[in-house]
Amino acid sequence: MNIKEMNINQIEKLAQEIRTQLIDVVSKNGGHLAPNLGVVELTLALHKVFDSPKDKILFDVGHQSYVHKIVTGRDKEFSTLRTRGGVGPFLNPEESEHDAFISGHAGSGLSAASGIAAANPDSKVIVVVGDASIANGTSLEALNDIGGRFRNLIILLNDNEMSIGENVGSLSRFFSKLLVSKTYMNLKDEVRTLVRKAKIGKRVGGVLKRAEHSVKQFFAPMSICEDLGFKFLGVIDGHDSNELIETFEKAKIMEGPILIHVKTQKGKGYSFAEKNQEKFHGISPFDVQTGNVRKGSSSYSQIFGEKICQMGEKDKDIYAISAAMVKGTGLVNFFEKFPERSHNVGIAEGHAVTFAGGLAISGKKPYVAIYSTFLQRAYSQLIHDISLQNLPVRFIVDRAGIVGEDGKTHQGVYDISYFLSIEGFTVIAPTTCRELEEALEISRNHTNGPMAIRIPRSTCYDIDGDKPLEFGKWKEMEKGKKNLYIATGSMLNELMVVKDELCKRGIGGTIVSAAFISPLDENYLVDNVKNYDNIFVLEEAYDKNSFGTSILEFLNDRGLYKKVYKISLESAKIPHGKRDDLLFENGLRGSKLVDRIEGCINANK
Ligand SMILES: Cc1ncc(C[n+]2csc(CCOP(=O)(O)OP(=O)(O)O)c2C)c(N)n1
Ligand SMILES: CC(=O)[C@@H](O)[C@H](O)COP(=O)(O)O
Ligand SMILES: [Mg+2]
Repeated sequence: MNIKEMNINQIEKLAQEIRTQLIDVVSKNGGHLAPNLGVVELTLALHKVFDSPKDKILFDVGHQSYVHKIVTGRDKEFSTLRTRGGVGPFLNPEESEHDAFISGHAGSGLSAASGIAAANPDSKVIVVVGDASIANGTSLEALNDIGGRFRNLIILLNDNEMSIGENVGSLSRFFSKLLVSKTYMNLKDEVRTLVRKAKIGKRVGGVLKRAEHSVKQFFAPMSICEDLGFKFLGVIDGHDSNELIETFEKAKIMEGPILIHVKTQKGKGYSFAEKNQEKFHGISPFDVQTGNVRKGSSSYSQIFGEKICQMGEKDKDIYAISAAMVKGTGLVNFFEKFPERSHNVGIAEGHAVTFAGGLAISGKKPYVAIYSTFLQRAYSQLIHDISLQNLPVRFIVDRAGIVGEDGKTHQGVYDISYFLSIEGFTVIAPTTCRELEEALEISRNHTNGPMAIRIPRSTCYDIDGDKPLEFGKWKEMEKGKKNLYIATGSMLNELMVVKDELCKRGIGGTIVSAAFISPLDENYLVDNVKNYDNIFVLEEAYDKNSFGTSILEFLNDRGLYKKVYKISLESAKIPHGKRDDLLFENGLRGSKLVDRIEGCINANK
């Protein structure tokens, strides 16, 4: 039955069925469970009142758009969520006409929605924004622009008092204050009614008006919204379908921009997610009965987290900075042990970078741990605030390479390209866990400019008897003829796995472990490339302005004309699916990697 024809009982029943479906599918495929459990009633009420796709419904980040997907024609395929070719993790206009704009990064919702509102004056445009994402710099720029304009725009502040973990910052405190505004609304209405009904002398009316004024002063935060040019409705119970529908009906006939403050509970309806909202924000497959996730081996993020704690113990100048990803980047222990040297700046990557610049210029040793995809947001700060002053800020670029199920908005495929385009960065992609620890040791006393250490979203890999990492030096792991394989980061492991197959096919060669992407090991190249017919450069990154490109340019500049094959990602738009499958599909793993290398050699014969 169409949701528009449902009565409140039917909607409430549907909400429960959808909750069961969410828990079932996410327990199998992994995904953003708690955010979606929190917006079930809210999303159903939106679709009851508004007419998608004529009216445009957007979700900032879009990690909470599963219910929207289910009620807009993707119910049957929902079991394929986040799998290759299946329903995607975020909003995607290529997936459905009901997805008004792509999403995945926090803070783009308000800007996109206001643009859509400007272009579609006959449609209502509704954008759902979380209490953490609304404090993002881009959101604030948009709010500044939206206030007092965009009559068809409705902003739904989904306030669950959580980011992925604890929500931080003064704006988050401001929104908590707004919670009192329900009392304020009632009070204000009562005072207004009194003034209207009283029909009494000016004097009493004046007193009541002043009373209204002081109530307003007392509950100032809400009045600020009105002063900023937004009609304010709230605070609404985000799990009360009746109240939601009534409010949305009201908003539908009002002139905007309207800000509706909805209070929801992250994880609502699944006890484990209600109790541990951070764990269930984004979770890998789990057991529905116990809420337990299968324990895996250590990740590179964990190794970073352990090492930075050891280093922070000895070196009191070490600071750790996170942009709302404390757990994901492995920084939980450091934040607990050294709160005075830990800064979670919220979803504010640009600010995180420049803040670290401020620490570095004051002689501190900042470590900024940010996912590769989110650091894209701070490209300008990397240039203007870090590179131009050659500041020794250390960047731990997490989730570098293919991340998997989070898909094209989250793949960390651009960081090598952007770091190599900025002057002065040392760029390291450790090939093993031990090299990550060694790179971190090197970084501690590296004062000659900024440094980026990129780590993949994968479990640890180590090689017995591997030689220690030296600044700017590559290592030969295997000696062979004709072909020179230079592998950085995660690609060393991929190469080692297929080396026997390469030999079997008669295309074995020398294998070089190249953690240093910049500076290149120029001496190694000059001394060795002449001995080989083919040079293969392997990296889990986008092909343009890549490690391979920089080797190619270097050899060309030196007149060392060799055939260099870039074994990298030919497209940066990598869809969602399992990381290993995507590596395979893109010719960076297993037999596809071997075929690709063989194909390069055959094509050049
Ligand atoms: C630019 C950017 N930085 C970081 C993230 C990672 N991230 C995804 S959701 C999220 C928290 C969002 O909190 P909120 O907006 O309150 O939504 P909720 O999950 O609580 O519904 C973060 C930090 C992101 N998607 N985009
Ligand atoms: C929606 C979002 O941006 C994050 O929740 C992200 O999905 C986290 O990724 P990890 O699971 O790799 O930490
Ligand atoms: Mg939130």
